[in-house]
Amino acid sequence: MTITITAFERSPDGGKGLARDTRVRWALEEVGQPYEVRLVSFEDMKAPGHLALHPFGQIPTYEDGSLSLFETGSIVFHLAEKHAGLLPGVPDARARAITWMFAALNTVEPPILELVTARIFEADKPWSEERLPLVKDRVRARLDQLSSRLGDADWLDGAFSAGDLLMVSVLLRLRPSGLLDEYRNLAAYVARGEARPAYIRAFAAQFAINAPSPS
Ligand SMILES: N[C@@H](CCC(=O)N[C@@H](CSCc1ccc([N+](=O)[O-])cc1)C(=O)NCC(=O)O)C(=O)O
Repeated sequence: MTITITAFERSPDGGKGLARDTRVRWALEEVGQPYEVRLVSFEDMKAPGHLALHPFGQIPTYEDGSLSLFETGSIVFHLAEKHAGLLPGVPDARARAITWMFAALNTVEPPILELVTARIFEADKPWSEERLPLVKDRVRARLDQLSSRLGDADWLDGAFSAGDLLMVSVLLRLRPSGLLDEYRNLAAYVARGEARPAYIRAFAAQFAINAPSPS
């Protein structure tokens, strides 16, 4: 059966790969699974057909035969369970890699999303100037801890895993803020993720759809 994912008809980021379909594309490329993409508009996402796949009217979704999933982390985990390449075979190492998947989405990403919200959606609020430094410091607190744990290792726990795929993807959301570059080892970690052939293919595929058309 053909795997089909959904993605923005036109991503607001203009092809920077920050929308979450890029994470699923990356995982599919890492495990060598071909896939098709159904592009959806904002209107499509709120229509009954899509809501049947995604109760919150978002992208990405994942369909493979009779199975349909939503939640990027869940889709990546499903692919990692089903195919080699994203989780170690040794049970303890596999469990630790899954821990890093949750850490990326549950511990590191929330303050980063708060910063994205503060910078993009709250910049015009009268209290924004007072709030932004507090939000940035909450992100720095997490990055300090992650940076200390990673040290100069290539990946978070031995070989590259789905935990790294999600952690690199989460840290990429930081790039527009400049905060990532305050941590030499985290910036290098993200660059290692971006240098992976699977990521390069995933990024190119979404860029082909979302790149700004030449004026
Ligand atoms: N928890 C869900 C969250 C999914 C989600 O946030 N989807 C977003 C797109 S990825 C988030 C995103 C959007 C835009 C950019 N950007 O830079 O332009 C980056 C990331 C969406 O569908 N938004 C439309 C809506 O909610 O109506 C998951 O991880 O799959």
